Amino acid sequence: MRLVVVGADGRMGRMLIRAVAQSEGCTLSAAIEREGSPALGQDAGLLAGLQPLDVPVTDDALAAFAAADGVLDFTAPAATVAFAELAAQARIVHVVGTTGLSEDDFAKLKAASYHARIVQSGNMSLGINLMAELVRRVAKALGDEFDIEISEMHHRMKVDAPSGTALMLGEAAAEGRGVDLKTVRVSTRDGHTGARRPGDIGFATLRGGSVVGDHSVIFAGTGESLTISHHAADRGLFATGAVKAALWAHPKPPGLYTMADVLGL
Ligand SMILES: NC(=O)C1=CN([C@@H]2O[C@H](COP(=O)(O)OP(=O)(O)OC[C@H]3O[C@@H](n4cnc5c(N)ncnc54)[C@H](OP(=O)(O)O)[C@@H]3O)[C@@H](O)[C@H]2O)C=CC1
Ligand SMILES: O=C(O)C1=N[C@H](C(=O)O)C[C@H](O)C1
Repeated sequence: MRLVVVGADGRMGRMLIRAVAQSEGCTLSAAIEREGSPALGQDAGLLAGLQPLDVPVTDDALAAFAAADGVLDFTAPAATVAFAELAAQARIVHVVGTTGLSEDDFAKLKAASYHARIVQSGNMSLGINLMAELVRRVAKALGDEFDIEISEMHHRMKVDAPSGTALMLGEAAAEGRGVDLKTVRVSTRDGHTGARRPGDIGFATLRGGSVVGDHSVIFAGTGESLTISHHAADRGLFATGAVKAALWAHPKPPGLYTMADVLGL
C-alpha cells in the first residue's frame, strides 16, 4: 500500500514516517508539509531519524494523493478537512488522527466518506479503544449515583482541550448512560460554581512537560470510587495504530470508520 504522510515534520508526522518505513505491506510514497515549511526538500527518512528513503518532503498534496492508496493525517482541523476532500477526489484511504475537530468539520468528513475510506479516531491505541468499551459498560452498570469525571494530561505543546481521547471517553460514558454528551458536558469550573449537577460529565485538563498522554475516568460514588486509567509512554503506538488502520481500510468500501471497527471491538 502506497502511503502519504501529511504534516511530515510534526511530532506525529515523524513517527508516522518511521512506522510506515518499518511496517510490512506498505511504502512511503510521499511526505507533505505546508507551503513555506523549512522541511520542504528534505529527505523524509532523514527527517524521521532514519536512513534516507529517497522521498523529498513536498507541498504538492494533489499530485501525492493521485499517486497513492492512502494518507495518514495528524495535522490540524482545517488541514484535515482540506485533505479529506482531496482523498475523496482520489478515492483513497484517509486515516484521521487530528483532534479538535468541530461538528462542522465532522460533517465535512462524513461528506468526503461517500468517496474516501476514512478511519477517524481521537486515539489510535488498542488500550484506549478497549478502555472506551469498558467505560461504556461501567457507565451503564453504575447509573447516575456515580459521578463521572474525566482527567487528562498532555505535553506543554498541545493546542486543543479537552483532548480528543477525553472527549471520546466522555462520549462512551454518555452512550452507556443513554444521554447526549452535549447536554451534560462540563469542561471548565472556576469560582463559585455551586454544587455538582447530577448526571454531569466533567473534564479536567492538565498540560505540562513532555507527557505523551494520560487519561483517567473516575466513577465517584458515595463511600467508594472506581477509576479506569491509561498511560501512553511512546507516541509511536499511535503511529503503528494508524498504519494498521490504513491497511485494514484498503479493501473496504467508502465510509466513515472508527478504530473500534479496525480492532474488531
Ligand atoms: N488520534 C491519535 O491517536 C493522536 C492524535 N494526535 C493529534 O494529532 C495532531 C498533531 O499532533 P502533533 O504531531 O503533536 O502536532 P504538531 O504540531 O507537531 O504536528 C502537526 C504538523 O502538521 C503540519 N500542518 C498543519 N497544517 C498543515 C497543512 N495545511 N499542510 C501540511 N502540513 C500541515 C504542521 O506544520 P506547522 O508546524 O507548519 O503548522 C505540523 O508539522 C493533533 O491534533 C493531536 O491531538 C496526536 C497523537 C495521537
Ligand atoms: O496531542 C497529542 O499529543 C495527543 N492527542 C490525542 C488526543 O487529543 O487525545 C491523543 C494522544 O493522547 C496524544
